[in-house]
Amino acid sequence: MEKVVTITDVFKSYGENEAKVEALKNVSLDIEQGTFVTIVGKSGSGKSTLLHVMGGLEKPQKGEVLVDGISLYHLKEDEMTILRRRKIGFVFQFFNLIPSQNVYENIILPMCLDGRKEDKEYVEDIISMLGLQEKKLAYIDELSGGQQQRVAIARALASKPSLILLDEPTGNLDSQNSEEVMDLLKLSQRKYNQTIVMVTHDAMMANKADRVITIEDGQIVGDQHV
Ligand SMILES: Nc1ncnc2c1ncn2[C@@H]1O[C@H](COP(=O)(O)OP(=O)(O)OP(=O)(O)O)[C@@H](O)[C@H]1O
Repeated sequence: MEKVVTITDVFKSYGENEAKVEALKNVSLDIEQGTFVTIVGKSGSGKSTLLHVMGGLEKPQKGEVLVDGISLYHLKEDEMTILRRRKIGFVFQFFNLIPSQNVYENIILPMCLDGRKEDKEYVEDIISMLGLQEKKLAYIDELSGGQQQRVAIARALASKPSLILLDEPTGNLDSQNSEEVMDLLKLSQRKYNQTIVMVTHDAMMANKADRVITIEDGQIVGDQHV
């Protein structure tokens, strides 16, 4: 199967001298297309750092990160921006939605920034899959937390990225909403053969994935195919 992510011997630290923290210690990892991977581990173990490194957001001091065969940190800044927009969808805990735009406009924003026209049929399909039809023209502050989360997911899916990265996407949702979000992600994964990597501290969520990677103190200590 084709590999969407290949991480080889990645080392990432923050700070210097006494304040130095080694967040990732020579981590290597391959992720195959169409897999739903969760990353679990204690607070401070390096989960978010791994996700950020994978998404081209934090350059490691050592090692290589390939997304769809492209070496991320050898790209120029503008090439990286384009690659991120086209190949990677991000969903973070704070959804970064634009309050002055409606739901539909928020969903197609990354494509607009990229000067691309959205695939209307695909976007409509995602909107209906996420149960947002009634809210298409609503503004963000008229939505509940769960609905805002769905808009953030729709936005990440809309440009058909090869890779979707989610950092604690259900962190501020109740358990019913969290389960719904997980089910929707799985539906999308299957329907569009997307690769999903999600950081979570919730073991129940984690075990709904195809593969669970456990990080401890900057190293992968568990890699379980469910
Ligand atoms: N920008 C930064 N500057 C300095 N240290 C950082 C920075 N980002 C992360 N760290 C440190 O690197 C280590 C790994 O952090 P990371 O956020 O990857 O952990 P995590 O497993 O995602 O934690 P959590 O579950 O609490 O979000 C931690 O010790 C953290 O304090």
